[in-house]
Parts: sequence; structure tokens; C-alpha cells
Amino acid sequence: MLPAAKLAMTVWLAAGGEPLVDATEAVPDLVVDMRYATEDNFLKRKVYPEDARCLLLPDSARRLKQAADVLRTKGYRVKVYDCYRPRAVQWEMWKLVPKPGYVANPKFGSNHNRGAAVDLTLVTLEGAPVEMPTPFDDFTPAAHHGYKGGSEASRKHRQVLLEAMEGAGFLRNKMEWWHYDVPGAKKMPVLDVPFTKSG
Ligand SMILES: C[C@@H](N)C(=O)N[C@H](C)C(=O)O
Ligand SMILES: [Zn+2]
Repeated sequence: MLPAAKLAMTVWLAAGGEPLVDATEAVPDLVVDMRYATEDNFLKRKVYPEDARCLLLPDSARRLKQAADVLRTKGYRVKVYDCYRPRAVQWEMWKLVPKPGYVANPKFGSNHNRGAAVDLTLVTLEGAPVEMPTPFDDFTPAAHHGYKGGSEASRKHRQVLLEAMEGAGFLRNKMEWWHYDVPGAKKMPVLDVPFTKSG
């Protein structure tokens, strides 16, 4: 990769805080499907630029690599749907779904706004979809970790993902099988920087 491109992979906080890193640097086989950069999301419109990357705090990226390394040995790769999310987008989400648990109140900030949360699923090593209890951002009880319905395979996959993520120190969101936070996230600053800002 060209040095300039590598440099552009890093977003520095306007206030001089910790830089966000591109998660594909830590997890080279990461499948990136940034849903909010498409119309295939619950807002039904693009709220990110088309070239939005999966940006995370270094600690989040390190933990994601740890989980991905374990999952690979079990025959899975990780596919991310969302990583860092500008706070302005959080407000757009909250206007539509003001339900804490499913969407964090932007007044306090989502851990996505801190680069300290990731929305993800499993795919096979070849990148094929793996059955989960619900589609991404299905804000119903079927998305809860305690949900006992759906197929046995979907519950097993949810559990495989959960064990890998908790093994790497992530914390589950009990209402969304796809959402994980890093511990201590709330101490990190809420951000509203673009996906491409560097240096
Ligand atoms: C909107 C959904 N993908 C999500 O990330 N929800 C959590 C609770 C959040 O907004 O932080
Ligand atoms: Zn999330």
C-alpha cells in the first residue's frame, strides 16, 4: 500500500485525541459491508459516504483481531456492518428509532460515536453468509441474546460469535446479537469527525 494511502487510513481527532485506525489493517481478511453507506439499512438511505471505512479505536481494533483470529480457526471470517459512526448520524437514527437498547441516545453518545463499538456477523472462510437469528438492525425480540426461537444453526452461530467477542473482552448488547462494545468505552470522547480526516 502507498504511504499516502496508509496515511489516509488514519483519522486523527480534531481535538488531538487518539487516532482511529482502519480495522482492515488489523484484520486483513475482514469483510466490510458498511450498511449505512448504502440504502440497505433501517433508514433506507445513505447516511455515510460511499467510501466510508471501518474505523475503530486501536484497542477496539486489537480486540477485533483477537476475535477474528479465534473465529478463523473455527471456519469463519468476520463481516462488519458498522464501526465508528459520526454523532450527527446518531441523531438521524434516534429521530427514527428513539429506543435505547436498539439505538443509543445521541445526547449521551453511542459507543459507535467513540470508535468503541462494532456491529458484525459471521461469514464462511469463502465469504458466504452464515445464518443468524435475524437480519442486521432487526429491532425485535428475535434479535435479543435470550431469544430461543429460530433455527438451531442460527442460535449456534450467535453463540460462536458471542464467545469469540467476549473472549476478546468485548461486551454484548443484550438486545442486539450483532453489537459489541469495548469495556471502558464511556470514558472515550464522542466524535463527529469525517471518515477521511487525517493528520
Ligand atoms: C443502530 C444499531 N446498529 C446500533 O448500533 N445500536 C446501538 C445500541 C447504538 O446505537 O449504539
Ligand atoms: Zn451497534
